[in-house]
Amino acid sequence: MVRIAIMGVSGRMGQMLLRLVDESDLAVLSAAVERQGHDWIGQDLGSVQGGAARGIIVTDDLAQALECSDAIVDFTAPAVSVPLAEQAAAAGVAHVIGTTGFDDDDLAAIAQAGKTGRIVRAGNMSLGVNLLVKLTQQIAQALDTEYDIEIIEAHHRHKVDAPSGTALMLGEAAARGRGVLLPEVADRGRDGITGPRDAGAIGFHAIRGGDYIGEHDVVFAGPGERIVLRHVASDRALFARGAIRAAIWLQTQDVGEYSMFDVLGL
Ligand SMILES: NC(=O)C1=CN([C@@H]2O[C@H](COP(=O)(O)OP(=O)(O)OC[C@H]3O[C@@H](n4cnc5c(N)ncnc54)[C@H](O)[C@@H]3O)[C@@H](O)[C@H]2O)C=CC1
Ligand SMILES: O=C(O)C1=N[C@H](C(=O)O)C[C@H](O)C1
Repeated sequence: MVRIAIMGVSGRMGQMLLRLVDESDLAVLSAAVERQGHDWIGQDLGSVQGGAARGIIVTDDLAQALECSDAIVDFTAPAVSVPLAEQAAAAGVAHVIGTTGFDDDDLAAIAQAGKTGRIVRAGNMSLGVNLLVKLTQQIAQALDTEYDIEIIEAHHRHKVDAPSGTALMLGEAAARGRGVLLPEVADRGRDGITGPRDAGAIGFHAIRGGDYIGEHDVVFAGPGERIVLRHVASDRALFARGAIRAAIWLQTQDVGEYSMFDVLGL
């Protein structure tokens, strides 16, 4: 049994992870972590959820959580995940990072932690999205810039980062397929008199509202036809399932920063 600590246990993904770890035959919950000052700190995890006590006290003590765990699964925020990558590496605990919204410095710090620690990081942990990323690269490679690429994503009203981590993965795949660098061609959220579209641009658009879980379209708009690749997530369980699979997979890997392509063998 892989002992898994959950970061941000009261969050949307934290709660889903808890359910799936409890259902798993291969993993067991070792620690439930929340931010300092959270109402749940110091209370029994079962009791705060309105059930029977289960003997796991919600903690903000990361060192303690790492000490009793083989993996820590982390869907929180960049300011949390970046220092955690270093701490988990130092403790020899595998770190699964589902958090999105990192900047270049954050990504460099995580890559550095991956020199001594075992990390899986992915802006989307689902099989379907990772397949879509592969297809996006293939199609972008096959088409020239007569086909305009636009990425449209929709998420719930609470999401704090845009474009989504998934949209950026799709954009990077499209740029790779075209043999260009995404920062040089990305066109994020047009507004005003923008002028005609730049040839070769990769456009990003973000819808925020209600309880969308996560939807992504990649549009290749060409002369006389459009190809649209679409992924619709209708259950957060698919992200949590991927993350738990990654935590188990990391137990037999060498140090390094991996993606879900590695975990899924894509
Ligand atoms: N890679 C993927 O497949 C997916 C990634 N995400 C990403 O995961 C992140 C979290 O998303 P949600 O669960 O919707 O957010 P959320 O806001 O519901 O949950 C975040 C949780 O982290 C906790 N937290 C904050 N600071 C902490 C700290 N220092 N220590 C421990 N816990 C701390 C918060 O109190 C909260 O409970 C976002 O970046 C989102 O984009 C979400 C779904 C899938
Ligand atoms: O914040 C979310 O909810 C999600 N975030 C990830 C992203 O930024 O792509 C993955 C999924 O779409 C849900």
